[in-house]
Amino acid sequence: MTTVVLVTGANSGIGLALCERLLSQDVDGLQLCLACRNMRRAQAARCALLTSFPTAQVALLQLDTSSVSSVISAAREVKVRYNRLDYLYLNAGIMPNPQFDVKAFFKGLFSSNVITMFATGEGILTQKDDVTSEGLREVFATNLFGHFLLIRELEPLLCHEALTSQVIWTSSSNAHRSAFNLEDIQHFRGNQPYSSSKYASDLLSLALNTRYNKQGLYSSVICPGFVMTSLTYSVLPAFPALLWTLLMPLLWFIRFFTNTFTLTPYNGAEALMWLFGQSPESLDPKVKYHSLTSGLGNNYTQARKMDIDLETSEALYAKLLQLESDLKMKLEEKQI
Ligand SMILES: NC(=O)C1=CN([C@@H]2O[C@H](COP(=O)(O)OP(=O)(O)OC[C@H]3O[C@@H](n4cnc5c(N)ncnc54)[C@H](OP(=O)(O)O)[C@@H]3O)[C@@H](O)[C@H]2O)C=CC1
Ligand SMILES: CC(C)CCC[C@@H](C)[C@H]1CC[C@H]2C3=C(CC[C@]12C)[C@@]1(C)CCC(=O)[C@@H](C)[C@@H]1CC3
Repeated sequence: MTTVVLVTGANSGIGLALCERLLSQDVDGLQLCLACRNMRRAQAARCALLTSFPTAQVALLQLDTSSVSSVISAAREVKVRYNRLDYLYLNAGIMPNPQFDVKAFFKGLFSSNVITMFATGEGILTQKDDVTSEGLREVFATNLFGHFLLIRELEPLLCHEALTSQVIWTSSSNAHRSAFNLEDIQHFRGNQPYSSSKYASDLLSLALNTRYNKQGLYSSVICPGFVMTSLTYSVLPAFPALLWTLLMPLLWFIRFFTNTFTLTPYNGAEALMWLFGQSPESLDPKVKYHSLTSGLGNNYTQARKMDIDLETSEALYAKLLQLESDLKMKLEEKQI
């Protein structure tokens, strides 16, 4: 029996590195499905994977997690292609229009908070969010709600008697309770939609475990650390890629003080790989698994308790269900 793995946002960065690492561990026992928004980049990713692993089974799926209709039709297609799903990696994510607070950064450099600032980006980053054509906040829709809907639609493939499945979220150490508001789950009012969406994914993972463990579905969250990808390059748009490359020795040096500077997508995928090898029943639903890299370049995974509680996770789940039903109703009305 082969293991069926679906990865969202698999055409670049951490998602693509995860696919490479999974295939280098076991080419023949895997059926990989790359669920991507940009199909041109998805084709390129598939070609690159097949060049390194010519016998691999790598399929593509069109999926835009920010769009309810795209998620529903992608899930329909998955149900036609597969009769079960063993791993669902919810990795697609955006941090649009980041605003880097240079003053706060330099102030932070000379404060006792400097390590936390480098590990979490706390206090130095905000974003300007947009609204999707379906009326949702873009960051919320992309990072959280589309994935929630995908799990709900794929329930028959994920919940099987006598078989377990794992849902694994690429969250972040930038997820802060202070950025999240239960009365404004889409973050219409603040300027930290990224942090809010990641905190919401931590809460949702807990709620999923409460609901679905009995049906064999287990959910976990990871943080890949600070990884150089298109997402992080956009934080300093004035810095060309070459400048980042020149800064690498400095970044490697900072790694001696904070092992959260994983820097490469390969290293960032460490906790995603570690979870692949775990029996899901042994995992703690209230911890986040962090990819870490030591000063000497060794990768490892560390579990750290999250600042989440059951009551808030249940309240968020109820709100997501309500939003799902409202949006599906709107979609049906449109189709009539
Ligand atoms: N880099 C870092 O330091 C950290 C990253 N993370 C998280 O890691 C995850 C991967 O990001 P990373 O690899 O860094 O960045 P990348 O920008 O390289 O990857 C993001 C991926 O998400 C996809 N994506 C974006 N929007 C959508 C959408 N609407 N529908 C489907 N796919 C979409 C992108 O595809 P497309 O080609 O279509 O744009 C791309 O494949 C994200 O969730 C991010 O929040 C967490 C902590 C730190
Ligand atoms: C010496 C360097 C030129 C300084 C770089 C400063 C900042 C641009 C980075 C320092 C810590 C980084 C960071 C992130 C973005 C870039 C920094 C602020 C994240 C917020 C990216 C997204 C995440 O999910 C977090 C885990 C990252 C935390 C660290």
